[in-house]
Amino acid sequence: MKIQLFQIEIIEGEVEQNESRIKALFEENLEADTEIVVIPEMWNNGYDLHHLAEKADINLTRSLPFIQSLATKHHVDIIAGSVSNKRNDNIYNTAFAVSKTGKLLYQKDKIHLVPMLDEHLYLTSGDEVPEVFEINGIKASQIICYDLRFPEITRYPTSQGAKIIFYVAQWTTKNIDHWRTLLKARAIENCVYVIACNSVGDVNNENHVGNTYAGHSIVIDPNGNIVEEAGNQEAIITAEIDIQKVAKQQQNIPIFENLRPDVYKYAE
Ligand SMILES: NC(=O)CCC(=O)C(=O)O
Repeated sequence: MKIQLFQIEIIEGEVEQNESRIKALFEENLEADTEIVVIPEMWNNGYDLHHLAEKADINLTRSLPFIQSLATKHHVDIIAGSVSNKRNDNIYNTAFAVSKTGKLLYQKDKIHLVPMLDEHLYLTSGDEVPEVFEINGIKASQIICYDLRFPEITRYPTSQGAKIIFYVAQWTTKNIDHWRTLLKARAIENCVYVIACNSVGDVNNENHVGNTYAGHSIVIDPNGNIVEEAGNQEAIITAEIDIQKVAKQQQNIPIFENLRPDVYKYAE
């Protein structure tokens, strides 16, 4: 199965420009037999946090039809990253996915808001764990950036049978080693495919001058091997994955048969 990741710079606060860019990538770079396309976190406004009160989408009324039109026109499933999204007077970082026929397959808000980008000062956190949904006939789930640091967030959908975990991100260069290491760990500890799409470009937040978004979008197989990886510039990754590898790896290392939730605890 062929998957493409669009690793792009998100222009902060410029929804129309970001939409035009994404639309052009589908027109010009989508390969004929690609089944799933993945785009990064917060692709509508980026981290233009000061202006999200006016600029965030409202209940996906703009972003969803935009992505649905791309999915149906190009007949491809889309892991639609995430967008700033207002609901009931709160602004969330909302991930969603759409099928080739334009059906909304999944929608969830980011749970842990990233203090290193001041996200927690402007957005409201979600309180529902990512669940499994089916995309192109495969059980999968979708997780947003900083939520990668909390292994429980990935464990729930993988313990429910997800074979691919998609991560959508605007992860920064300062912690690029964490990005690669944690993604590899999530693939290995769950014996699943990890497919992670990041952005590139400057962090235009006055408290974080000089930092950049790291790129290094990556596809990792259930044994922790890197299938494809981008550098730190705009790029399109095209990867072939063999979903049978998940069952084989889970037979070789039967993590889910050996789980002991009766023993696991947190300190109070
Ligand atoms: N957008 C994010 O959640 C960034 C997370 C990040 O860079 C990190 O180091 O964690």
